[in-house]
Amino acid sequence: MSLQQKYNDINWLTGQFRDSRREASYRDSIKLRVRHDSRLALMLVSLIFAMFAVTDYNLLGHSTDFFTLISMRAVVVSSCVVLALILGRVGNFSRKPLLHALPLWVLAAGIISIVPLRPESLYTQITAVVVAIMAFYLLIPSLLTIASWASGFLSVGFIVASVAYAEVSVPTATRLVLLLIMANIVGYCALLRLEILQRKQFSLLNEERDQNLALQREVEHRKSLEAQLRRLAERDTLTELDTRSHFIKRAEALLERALRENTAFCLLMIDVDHFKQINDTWGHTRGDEVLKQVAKTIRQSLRRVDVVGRFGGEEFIVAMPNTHHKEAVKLAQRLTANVNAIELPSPLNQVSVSITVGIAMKSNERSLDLLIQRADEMLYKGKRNGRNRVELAR
Ligand SMILES: Nc1nc2c(ncn2[C@@H]2O[C@H](COP(=O)(O)OP(=O)(O)OP(=O)(O)O)[C@@H](O)[C@H]2O)c(=O)[nH]1
Repeated sequence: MSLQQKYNDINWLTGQFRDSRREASYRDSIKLRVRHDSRLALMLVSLIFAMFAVTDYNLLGHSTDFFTLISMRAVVVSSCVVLALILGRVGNFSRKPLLHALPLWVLAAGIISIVPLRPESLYTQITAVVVAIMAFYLLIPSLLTIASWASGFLSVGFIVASVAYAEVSVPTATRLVLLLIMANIVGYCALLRLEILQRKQFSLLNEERDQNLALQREVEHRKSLEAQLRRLAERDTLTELDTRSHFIKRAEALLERALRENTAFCLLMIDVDHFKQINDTWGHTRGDEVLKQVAKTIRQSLRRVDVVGRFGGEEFIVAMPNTHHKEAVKLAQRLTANVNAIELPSPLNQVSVSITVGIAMKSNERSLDLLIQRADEMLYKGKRNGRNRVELAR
């Protein structure tokens, strides 16, 4: 038996989950309904019990017996109504089983006590007892154990009272015992079946809810993986700038818009000077530190509208929408100055970092590939001309 099956296992005799935590959670789930239904059923049963006062009057008239009987009915009915009201407010089925049992015992005691008061109407009372047993099992929502104890008390009490006060013969008493045993068996089996079915339904609903939850968690996990993958595809892990492919996508959109709206557009290719030397002297890890600092300086030196990407290795690329070549040159010069001013932490503080920038503008080339090619040519022109400078394509 798997753990789940063990958890959902139901006792075939009591109709309850064998696992006490499972049973408690089931009862907790039905507490509102049980409270409401118990209150309603108790009120109804009390009303019917009270209505029998009419038959009492028909039989006994204005007699002392009638007043004794009516007083007893009033006590039973008012106790049941009070208990029904208390149940409606505080009767948590799982925590107060005794409170749920009490109205049944009061009703049973009331029914039994009619026998000594009206022994002549025993046969009508037998019918009432059978109906009451059925009501205990099927109408008043309670636990099978509570219902069966109360019905047992009613049956035994009624038989004892019948023998003691109605002077029934042995064969009649035997028939009565058999009849009440039968009523109890029918009621018990019906409620047992109901309890088991309800718990099975509860287990199925819970299983479905658990599966839905697991599915929801899986969907969320996949979504977060997707977001992670997207971030990885779009963000360069070392510099946190756009990756080359993501940059191209964004730059193409910007260029397209600039062409459509006939606005200025410039492209910058940036390369760190003598970076191989930095790597060779300080090692790759420190070289990475320098790249990170340069990338951060580039990002901070530019405007929010400019799109910056890592083109590869120690090469960066910038798309500048709405930017004329003069402005682009000014921005690039500010950039080189800011990179020159980078203060690296010890021991890299002896390294002086510089970049060379090549600029191409939309008016010369109208496709991103050609703009990149042109800016690259300007970059290598800048390298040839001594590095740490800006070259603009004319
Ligand atoms: N630390 C580090 N080094 C890198 C990375 N990508 C590329 N490089 C190194 O960058 C160096 C680029 O060297 P070169 O292309 O010869 O250029 P350079 O030394 O910068 O010389 P110029 O560009 O001519 O000024 C190579 O040594 C690459 O190994 C990286 O992600 N981290």
